[in-house]
Amino acid sequence: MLAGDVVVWSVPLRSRFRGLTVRDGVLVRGDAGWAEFSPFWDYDDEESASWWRATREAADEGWPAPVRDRVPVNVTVPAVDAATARRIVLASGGCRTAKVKVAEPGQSLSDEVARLEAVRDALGPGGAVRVDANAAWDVDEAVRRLAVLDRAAGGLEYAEQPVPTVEDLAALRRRTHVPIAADESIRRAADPLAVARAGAADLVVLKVQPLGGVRACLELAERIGLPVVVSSALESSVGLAAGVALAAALPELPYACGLGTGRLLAADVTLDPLLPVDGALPVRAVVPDEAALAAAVAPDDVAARWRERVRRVCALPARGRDQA
Ligand SMILES: O=C(O)CCC(=O)C1=CC=C[C@@H](O)[C@@H]1C(=O)O
Ligand SMILES: [Mg+2]
Repeated sequence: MLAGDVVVWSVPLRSRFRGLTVRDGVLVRGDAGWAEFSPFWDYDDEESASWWRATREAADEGWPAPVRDRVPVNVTVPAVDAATARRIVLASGGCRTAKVKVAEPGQSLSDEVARLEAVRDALGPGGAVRVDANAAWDVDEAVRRLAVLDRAAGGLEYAEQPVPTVEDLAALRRRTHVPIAADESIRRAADPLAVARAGAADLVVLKVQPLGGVRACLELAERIGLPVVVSSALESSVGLAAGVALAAALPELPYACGLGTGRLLAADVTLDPLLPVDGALPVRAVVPDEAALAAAVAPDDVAARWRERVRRVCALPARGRDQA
């Protein structure tokens, strides 16, 4: 299975996340090592071009030297019931920070309150709790909901992308004491610097694949000038290693990163996955192995879709790729 330089993987998620029950992608081997290409299927070819640049960086160049050898991470709690949330936190590998998904369609504020109370209870008073609403609220709703969720969590460390636009984030920030993190306003924005110019966030979330690689993120971090949380795009351990490389190379890393998502996958492409130990990930290379891929290799139709997608994204004119 590893004979070729391209492997397509597909694994179930332990809980539904971002509307997904399965995660899939491509692994590519280059001179510098194994790399991942795994844009979500709702990203079109143009938008996937920056993901491909990150893949080529990992495969062909590798990453800048680390300035630390471990990266503290948060446990990611999907929009699950309170008992499951508690179990996820207790089985997180010692994470002292939890990121809790909120604003899930079909759920109520009381579902969220119960989830946050359970997470706080499982973490104890010394832990940090943050929420991610994936741009679901308007400003008034966010002001109301954050007040309730802040109480339920025993204090929120921050709220990630509670509202959709840079203007909304800036307006909300003036009306809540909960610190604001920008995610979609960076990774899906034409101008990721607008957040900083508008004073719209206290910190930013950077993801290696959507933003075009580790070096592109380091440069962006410097230009934005706000604290950075590196998060995953729900990759296999090969893709997570790129996030870890970014987090390891940032001059400052004041917050736990959202790179503990290996546990959300029911299988991985290596028998030695990047999972938190004592609340942190080690900074190291990841190599897929045959034995793990036996459980993670994609069925033929999925593999064919990915090969076709890679072909299309590679065929985009360079200018189109740069603009994506
Ligand atoms: O930040 C984390 O704890 C995990 C990563 C995470 O939440 C996400 C990964 C991939 C897609 C996104 O919808 C989601 C996010 O919004 O941050
Ligand atoms: Mg987010």
